[in-house]
Amino acid sequence: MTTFQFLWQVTMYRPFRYWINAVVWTLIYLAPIAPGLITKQFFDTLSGDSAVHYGVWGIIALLIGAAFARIALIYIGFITDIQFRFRIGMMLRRNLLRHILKQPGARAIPCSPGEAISHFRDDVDQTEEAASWSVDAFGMTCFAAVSSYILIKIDVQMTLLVFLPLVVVVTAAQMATSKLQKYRAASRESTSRVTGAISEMFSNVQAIQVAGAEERVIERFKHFNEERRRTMIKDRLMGEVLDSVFSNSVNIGTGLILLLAGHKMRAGAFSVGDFALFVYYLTFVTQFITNFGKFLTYFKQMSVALSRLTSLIQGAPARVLTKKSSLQLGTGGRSAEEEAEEADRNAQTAPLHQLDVSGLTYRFPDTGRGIADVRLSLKRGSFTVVTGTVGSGKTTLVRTLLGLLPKDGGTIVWNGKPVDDPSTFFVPGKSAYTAQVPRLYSDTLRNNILLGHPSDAGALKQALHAAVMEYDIDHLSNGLETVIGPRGVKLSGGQAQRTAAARMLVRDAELYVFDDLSSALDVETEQKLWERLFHERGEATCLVVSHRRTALAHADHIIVMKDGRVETEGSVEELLATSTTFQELWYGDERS
Ligand SMILES: Nc1ncnc2c1ncn2[C@@H]1O[C@H](COP(=O)(O)OP(=O)(O)OP(=O)(O)O)[C@@H](O)[C@H]1O
Repeated sequence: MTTFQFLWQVTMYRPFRYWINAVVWTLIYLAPIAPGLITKQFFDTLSGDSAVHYGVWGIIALLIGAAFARIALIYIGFITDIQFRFRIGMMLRRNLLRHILKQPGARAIPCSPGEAISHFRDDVDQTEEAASWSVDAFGMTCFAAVSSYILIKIDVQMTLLVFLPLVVVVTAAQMATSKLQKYRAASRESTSRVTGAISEMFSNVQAIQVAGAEERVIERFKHFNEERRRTMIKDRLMGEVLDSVFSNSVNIGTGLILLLAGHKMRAGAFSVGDFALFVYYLTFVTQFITNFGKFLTYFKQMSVALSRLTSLIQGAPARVLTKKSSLQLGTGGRSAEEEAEEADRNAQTAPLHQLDVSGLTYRFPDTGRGIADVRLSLKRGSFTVVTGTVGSGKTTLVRTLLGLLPKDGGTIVWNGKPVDDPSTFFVPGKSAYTAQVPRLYSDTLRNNILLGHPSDAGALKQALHAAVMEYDIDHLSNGLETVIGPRGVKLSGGQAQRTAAARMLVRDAELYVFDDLSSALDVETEQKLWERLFHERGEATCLVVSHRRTALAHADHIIVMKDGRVETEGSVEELLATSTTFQELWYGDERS
């Protein structure tokens, strides 16, 4: 999609609002034509050159009337602009978010969360800005056309002699703004390096002292400071030069008019009113050139924003960004397509009777490792453990099954119906998942477990019991209301794992998937955890990744992975009799 097509699609999101906005802003830009003509009339009346006589007070009343009309138009213009531009921002952010949330977890965004947030904020803002300024560019061009017509009719020679050099000066200065932007970007970057260095120094005071690296750190800081000084001076100097060109261009223009108009006025070919009109329009023509340049800058920035936004959607067509859909959140805001997807998913929500996976394959693009041709079958209420040596593909298997990694091949069949998009299918209601490294937030323990789930005291109590958390809650300073710090730093590794388990268990699901849930637990707690899970899971089906004997001992069925493939499967007894890999895992656990 070209930048122009993108701009068109964005503005046509709500065509009616766009055109209303365009009409109002064109009127705002055309409005100064009237006071210009009234001012001309005023001076011509004073000098007796006017054929029409409104009287001085009449003209003053007209001027005040024109000013109030413009104020009213500007007031309406801000309303129409806000109504239009914020919708564009919301539409882009909604479509981006929707697309990202539909991606498999590990591939949702191709950059750091911080960078993604800056794309959401800055790139969307820049697109919004360009769309909004397209209206101004149109209005200003209308003003330039009408005012040029009036001025040329008064005096072609004067118009060309005064405005052409001015257009050249302001256009040249406007073009130099791209240089200014380069300097500005450099100064921002150097400032962020300085602040980054300060924050690094503060957070690593001890490490710096222990390594005796004070001087080197200060040298580095001085270097960043010096770089910042240079880029800042360039930025400021360029900014001031451009400002002075823009603010003085009207004065230069007025001087030119005075120089040229003098003898024409003496000859009677140019009235005082004409002079006033030229000077009055001069301001707006200069503004027109500056603002048109601004629009071109925003347009260029939008082209960069478009390429950044498309990189964020990772190869999906750019029309994903401008797809027309309602901005409302919740069910009311869903498009027909989304409703259909939801209905299709619900049709498959019936209790899990059997889940069949065959040929499941996923290779990490950078290492080429992963899983290949995995086959498994889970029956309702079964307790299946996936085991294997380190790096054998256990985590990759469950993540690919749940759609957190995009499968390269294979089929997943839920109750006999193929699952087309596992990432949107395997969500609470159907499945719940605890990752190897639990993700916790700086909030209370209760909120970390519920994460917005409707609070049902009974279900919460049951989940806490199954996750063996009652002892911990009794011993935390504020029980469930204890704030657990950023990423849950105030909890031990085992507590964090069980908090994640409770979070999973509080949600009713047909299929529970645990990835190495008990790696940080002591033997006694682990024993309790598996026993409780095993007995309290009701009819739910469990898929557990573990190499621990306590988990393996509960399994109805065990799948042994090796080098990304299923090496063998069976019960504990069968595998102990036939599989060397399994024997090593089983007896190795005893030794550890
Ligand atoms: N993000 C990644 N990028 C590239 N390769 C990866 C990535 N994650 C895992 N792998 C590779 O894929 C293979 C399977 O890894 P996986 O994490 O599934 O193994 P695992 O059996 O769960 O190991 P562990 O018991 O240590 O959790 C390994 O060879 C690993 O090096």
